[in-house]
Amino acid sequence: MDDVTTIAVGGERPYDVLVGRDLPHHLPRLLDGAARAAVLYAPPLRAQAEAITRVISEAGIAPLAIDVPDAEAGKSIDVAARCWDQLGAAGFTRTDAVVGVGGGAVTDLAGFVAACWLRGVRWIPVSTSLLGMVDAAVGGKTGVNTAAGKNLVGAFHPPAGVLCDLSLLDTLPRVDLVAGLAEVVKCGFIADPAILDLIESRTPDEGPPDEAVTRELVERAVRVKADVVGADLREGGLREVLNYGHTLAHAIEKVEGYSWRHGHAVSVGLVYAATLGHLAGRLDEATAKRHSSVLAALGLPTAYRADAWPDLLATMRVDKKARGSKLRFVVLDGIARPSILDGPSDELLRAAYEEVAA
Ligand SMILES: NC(=O)c1ccc[n+]([C@@H]2O[C@H](COP(=O)([O-])OP(=O)(O)OC[C@H]3O[C@@H](n4cnc5c(N)ncnc54)[C@H](O)[C@@H]3O)[C@@H](O)[C@H]2O)c1
Ligand SMILES: O=C(O)C(=O)C[C@@H](O)[C@H](O)[C@H](O)COP(=O)(O)O
Ligand SMILES: [Zn+2]
Repeated sequence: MDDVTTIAVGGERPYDVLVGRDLPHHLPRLLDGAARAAVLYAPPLRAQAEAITRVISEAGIAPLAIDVPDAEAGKSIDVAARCWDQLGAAGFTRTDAVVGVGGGAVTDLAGFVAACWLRGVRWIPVSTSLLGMVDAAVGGKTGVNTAAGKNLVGAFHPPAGVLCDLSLLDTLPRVDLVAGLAEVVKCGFIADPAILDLIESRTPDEGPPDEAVTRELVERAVRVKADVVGADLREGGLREVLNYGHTLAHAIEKVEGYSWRHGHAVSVGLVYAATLGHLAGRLDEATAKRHSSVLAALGLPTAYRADAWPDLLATMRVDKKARGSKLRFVVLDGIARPSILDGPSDELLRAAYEEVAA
């Protein structure tokens, strides 16, 4: 019997997240009724995508392999348009489906392609990165970047199911595994402090967590996300907590021309948000400092260029949580007590940046 953990995501279109090893044989069930399935993948995941394509084909579903540029280069409206051209040429109908095989960038793109094709067809992320498994593949936020910033065009379009196949992590570069831990740490601070205890119980020279620890971290983080998105798919309120650390993170990514990994930017953004919460009188100093200590111990960055502040502030103004000319930040009132800081002054924002300015 498979050793698979099933985590249910509720809401108007419920689905399951499966966590385990060697999961592709679950795809035919999720694709039941489809005559065709597009498989979007980036070149580093070609072999894994070919394996998925074979499973789909053996189930009697016609696969359409579509290779897209790797990482953030794939998250563009031009790439999405090329995918739609291929779906059109292959005659994709509303019962057909899209499968995204890759990290968060490819699954964000695949979900967006599916959300817009015929105004919404079924899609399934087969997540291959730690960050994708714990975050991007779950929750139905899909989208692409624009010239003005990160994820500025997109749709809420929940998947039919999510495969978090831990065997795929065997080839994930260590730097990307560590980057994914930033989102896991985020979940620890906003909702599940046992995650922080588990990470802190390990010494830095133990290196990245082994598979058993990784699996526990994945399952805990997915449960945090599933609870939130099951209650608030469209970010009417509660879901904003998942954006902890992201206001600055997305600005760093844009200023860097998307050459920084999302997880690295989130790491700096978490330290910034913690400091902001502390300076605003919401968060105690020890908990704020715990952010930089746990992230640095994992080998994640906690600082960014001091001279970038004007560009970062300008970019943060198009953050999706902003309302009119007011910036809004997720901060903590304590561990697992996220809340909103509405309209902080430019002086406070600048003062918090001193903590991360290198
Ligand atoms: N939709 C959401 O809710 C959500 C949540 C978090 C992050 N995101 C998005 O996810 C993206 C970041 O995801 P990411 O960290 O996975 O980055 P990524 O998708 O860019 O992948 C990072 C690198 O790892 C490679 N890779 C992935 N899996 C691999 C494997 N098994 N073996 C070898 N190489 C592998 C990729 O090809 C890429 O080069 C960002 O665009 C971010 O905005 C979305
Ligand atoms: O799922 C969410 O909601 C999140 O905010 C999770 C984030 O980790 C993720 O990076 C997300 O893509 C950011 O969303 P955005 O709405 O700020 O683009
Ligand atoms: Zn994120």
